[in-house]
Amino acid sequence: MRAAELVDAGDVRLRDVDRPEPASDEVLVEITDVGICGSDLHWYEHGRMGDRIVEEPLVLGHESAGRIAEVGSDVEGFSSGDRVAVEPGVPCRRCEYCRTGRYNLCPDVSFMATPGTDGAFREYVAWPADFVHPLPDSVSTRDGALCEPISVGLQAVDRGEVDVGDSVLVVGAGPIGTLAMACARAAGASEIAVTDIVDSKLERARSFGADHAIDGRAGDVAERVRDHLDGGADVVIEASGARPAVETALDSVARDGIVVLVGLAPDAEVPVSTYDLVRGQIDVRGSYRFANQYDDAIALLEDGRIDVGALVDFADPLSEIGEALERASDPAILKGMVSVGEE
Ligand SMILES: NC(=O)c1ccc[n+]([C@@H]2O[C@H](COP(=O)([O-])OP(=O)(O)OC[C@H]3O[C@@H](n4cnc5c(N)ncnc54)[C@H](O)[C@@H]3O)[C@@H](O)[C@H]2O)c1
Ligand SMILES: C[C@@H](O)[C@H](N)C(=O)O
Repeated sequence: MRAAELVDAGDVRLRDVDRPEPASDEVLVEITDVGICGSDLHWYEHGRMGDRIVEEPLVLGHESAGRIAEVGSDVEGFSSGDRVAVEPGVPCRRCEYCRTGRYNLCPDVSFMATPGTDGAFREYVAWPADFVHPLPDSVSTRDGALCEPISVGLQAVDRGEVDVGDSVLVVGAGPIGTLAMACARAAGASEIAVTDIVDSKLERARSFGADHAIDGRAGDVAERVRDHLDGGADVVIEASGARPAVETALDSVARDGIVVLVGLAPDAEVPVSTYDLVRGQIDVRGSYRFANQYDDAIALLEDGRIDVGALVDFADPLSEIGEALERASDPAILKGMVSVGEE
């Protein structure tokens, strides 16, 4: 089968490799669609993430869906041809976090497209059947692949305890911020503001349903948030990882509000006034990946409550993976995808 392997920074090669055999508890998925995530671009551009370095060829891509091609001997409930979304992180299932349903925090998780665990820019993936989710007829595999970033949005909204009538500020209108916004709306948020520093992202946020799209380059964002959202946002979801954006998030929350940090910024240390946090009774929380969110993501797609297709700017074939990764690096692109098997 063909697999796109990252061999060095900026160097991804299409190679013929052995097709995997599913273990008894696995299914073999013929991959059809894979989203390109910012972390794929980071690995591609730098060949490393913090202290994790790509030393062996690594297949990128962790937002994937496809069709069942083979079923392991102990697996029940799947048949060849079933269309499925593949959840990319398989935890140990034994630790305290796994046993209490918080498997996103498992220290021994194998997560696709990180050193040691190949991702989905390849024709077939053998994957544990309990981390593979059937798609209803009305949900395409292209949309199903994007259950992954939707799940990140759902986790953020859960962490923010977004409820009916809440006002929400989303900082950063990339795919994660945009989907977090859609998930917040689905959870009942009544008024949503979004801020970004790229015009096209602000326009896309508006067309995706933001009530207020605030240009982060033009003056005091927090003040404008307070004007629009009656004194501040009940919940702020930071989805950029940029230092000034984190400051905006902390400054824009209403009293008794919750700030959810989703953006990953290894070097974004920001000064925090603990005095303001205490007096405002503010919760600041991290939100990491997702746990048990895929079923809800699929339900939102099935109900038509998230038009995830509107996020997608292009879908290139696997044979053009290098060009696809380059195209996706353009800041105006919201979501690029790779179609596997369609040449
Ligand atoms: N916590 C998690 O589990 C998790 C999962 C996926 C992604 N992430 C992280 O979430 C962040 C968002 O992911 P993405 O794929 O949407 O990234 P992205 O880079 O596509 O989007 C980030 C957006 O933030 C905007 N931005 C930059 N500086 C800003 C500022 N000062 N004010 C307002 N907006 C600003 C950018 O213009 C861009 O539109 C990244 O840091 C990513 O690493 C975290
Ligand atoms: C969760 C996933 O989308 C994220 N990019 C990560 O690697 O953690």
